[in-house]
Amino acid sequence: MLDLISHIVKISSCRDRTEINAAVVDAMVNLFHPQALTIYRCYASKGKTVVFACAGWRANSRFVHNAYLPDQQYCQPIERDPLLQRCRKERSAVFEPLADGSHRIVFPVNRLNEPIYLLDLSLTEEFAADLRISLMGLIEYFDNHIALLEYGESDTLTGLASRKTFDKHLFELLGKPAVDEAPEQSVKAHPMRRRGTSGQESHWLAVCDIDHFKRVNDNFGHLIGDEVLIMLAQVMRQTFRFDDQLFRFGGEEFIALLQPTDQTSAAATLERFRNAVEQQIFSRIGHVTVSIGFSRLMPNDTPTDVIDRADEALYYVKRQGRNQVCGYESLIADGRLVARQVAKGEVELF
Ligand SMILES: Nc1nc2c(ncn2[C@@H]2O[C@H](COP(=O)(O)OP(=O)(O)OP(=O)(O)O)[C@@H](O)[C@H]2O)c(=O)[nH]1
Repeated sequence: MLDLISHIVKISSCRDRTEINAAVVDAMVNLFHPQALTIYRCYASKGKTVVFACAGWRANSRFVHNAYLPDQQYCQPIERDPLLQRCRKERSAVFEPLADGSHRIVFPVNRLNEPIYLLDLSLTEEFAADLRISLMGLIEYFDNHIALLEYGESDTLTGLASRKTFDKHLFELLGKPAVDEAPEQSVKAHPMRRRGTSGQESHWLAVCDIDHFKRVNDNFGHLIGDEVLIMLAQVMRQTFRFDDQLFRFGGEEFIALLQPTDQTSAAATLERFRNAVEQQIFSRIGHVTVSIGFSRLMPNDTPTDVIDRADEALYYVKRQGRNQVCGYESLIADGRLVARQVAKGEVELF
């Protein structure tokens, strides 16, 4: 009991998904001695579910990956593992005996009737009743702690990540802090292939702004305006890939941080989103459009640098009549914008 409490205290001190996962792995390994353990984060989009093995224990060693950046090599479609798939369908714990006499048990952590995490344990023997109660209690605690964290990280209107979390995500993307402890131990059995590795790939940041949104508020009222924002967030979730990061940046401005790809693919993804918004019928008001400016994420960028470039491209779109996608780099290359002189000191401020 004391052990359980000290682990709960440790987990409760964590304010970051990666740290929480690491602390939960430690707790489970110390308390329940599994042969293997994996914490999967689940991403459901466009009718498909992808699981990301973000932390776990295998061959007597812990692995922890950055929980905010689902690395493709540790992701797989859920149907590749029938037990995980069954757990998703049943939304409750599922059990499977293994050939060596041990067994595997998977617990879901559900949100709005959809698993957001799966905890997969391989155990040598049946638990005594008190251990089973401790395990269930620990998983319930994990669920509640993640719910609190989500509340703090999300924009309350749209449910997208809020501006508050943006800098953290961006710094992690730029810096990729060394949280991977034993990547060779992680699940690589069926890695998802990243498409088109051309060597020209980088992350891209897009600023998306609803056109003439003030008119929506003025003509239909703020409640309808809010509905438009909620629906736009839904279109965003349906259009982008599960590992692209989406934020409501404030007001009617949204940000998409795209996983590495080339400029043509980034432009095509954003064009697909622009078109999806244009085609969407928003109840009461009909159609709205978005203007989008985007820019490549450079290694020495601060959040402000890349946002400023994407914003310049966005202002260009607004001046040109709105409802378009423009990339800062292309606008500079063909002379439609003049490159900004970035006055930076020798010392980067991060
Ligand atoms: N309903 C609602 N409106 C918001 C929210 N946040 C900001 N707004 C409104 O968004 C509008 C933004 O207006 P502007 O910045 O003038 O831009 P615009 O009308 O979209 O025009 P362009 O960007 O030039 O196409 C303002 O009317 C704000 O009040 C919100 O959370 N809910």
